[in-house]
Amino acid sequence: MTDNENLESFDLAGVIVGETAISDVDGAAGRLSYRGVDIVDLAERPFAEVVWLVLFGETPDAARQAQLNRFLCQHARLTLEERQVLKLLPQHLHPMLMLQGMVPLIELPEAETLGVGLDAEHGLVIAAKISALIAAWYRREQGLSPLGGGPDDNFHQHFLTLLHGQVPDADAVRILDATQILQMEHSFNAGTFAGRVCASTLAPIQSVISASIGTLYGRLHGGADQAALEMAQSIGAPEKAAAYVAQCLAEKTKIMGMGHREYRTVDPRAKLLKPMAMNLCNDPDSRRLLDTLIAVEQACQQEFATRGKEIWANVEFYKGAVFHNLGLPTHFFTAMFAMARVYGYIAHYLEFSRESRLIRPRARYVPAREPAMA
Ligand SMILES: CC(=O)SCCNC(=O)CCNC(=O)[C@H](O)C(C)(C)COP(=O)(O)OP(=O)(O)OC[C@H]1O[C@@H](n2cnc3c(N)ncnc32)[C@H](O)[C@@H]1OP(=O)(O)O
Ligand SMILES: O=C([O-])CC(=O)C(=O)O
Repeated sequence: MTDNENLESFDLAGVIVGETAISDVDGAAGRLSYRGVDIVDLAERPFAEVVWLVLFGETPDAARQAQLNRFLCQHARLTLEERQVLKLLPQHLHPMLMLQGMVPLIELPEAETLGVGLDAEHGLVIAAKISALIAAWYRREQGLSPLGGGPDDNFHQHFLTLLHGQVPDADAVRILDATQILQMEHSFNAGTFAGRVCASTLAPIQSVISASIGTLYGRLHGGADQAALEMAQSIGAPEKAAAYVAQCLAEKTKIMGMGHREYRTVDPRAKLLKPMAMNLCNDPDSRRLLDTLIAVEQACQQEFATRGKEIWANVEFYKGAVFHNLGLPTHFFTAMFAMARVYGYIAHYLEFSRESRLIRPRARYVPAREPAMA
């Protein structure tokens, strides 16, 4: 227990609240590593390898990777009961609200088969089910039934098949692998920290993941991906970007996808996602979106420079342009983020549960000046 009675921070900025061996965010240098390996290297590795590394701190051999891919594909289907519950949900519920509500309802196995411990296995089942829930929700919006099968040797190939109803080309799978690897883990971000608070009460993993997903949804955190691309769509053209930025700053409105609590230079993930987006955005519509984003970034940096400050794009800024090219609608971007970040949540759950203590800060009581009710 901290014995400094006067310690105060309303937003915990810069306050160390725990230790982790899962990832390191070096905000000054603009570097991010998972288990000591730089994400620049990890972005090119097979997805299952990075999942295993993040979860268990070891590089898996080819047999383990194949086993994990099969496991995830096999669990990426919904039971009859899960489909029935899904059908009862309001038609226009945002995919993130659907996920937050559905995760605690997922049926989890009583025995393990992977030999990694029951909590880890439950986490992986939830991760697989999230992919099936996203695909089913996407198809429901189009009046289509969820699909049950597909190739089972590559998880993202399987997911894109469930989503679009046809086996994707190898490039699409590779792009999805890299994007999901880049957003898999990020130390004590708000969503992960919310999960740690939840886990500190000894709540089970499905409650923890649900709490994290609810926290990820907000526009200052994971929801900025949808908001950033919708911003570019509503600006409409690169020539209009400077006026938009000037107006936001005059009205003290945040520009989505810009700025970060930890990075004092460009977010290393944005640095990788921008050239990926540039390679992909070839048709006139996506090119205009991307050019608008680039113009917003430049205008933002120029405006901040006139105030003697710096601002940089974060992971959310160019990611949408990549997802847009994979045929994903904007309102599914944050759910895709959750589908990747869930491995980070599981890893933190496993790490934190080993030595958990109840997280419970303190508030200063400030009585209201007027009585709340007569
Ligand atoms: C996966 C992720 O969660 S990445 C982050 C995703 N979120 C976004 O992209 C939303 C837009 N960005 C933001 O709101 C912020 O940059 C945050 C919340 C991410 C980080 O914020 P903080 O560390 O709290 O910085 P804070 O909000 O105090 O900003 C510092 C200064 O920069 C300004 N600033 C920071 N980001 C932005 C922005 N995106 N647009 C305009 N001004 C900004 C603030 O207005 C503030 O100015 P001031 O000193 O004159 O008051
Ligand atoms: O760490 C943060 O505050 C936000 C972030 O970039 C992430 O969760 O990926």
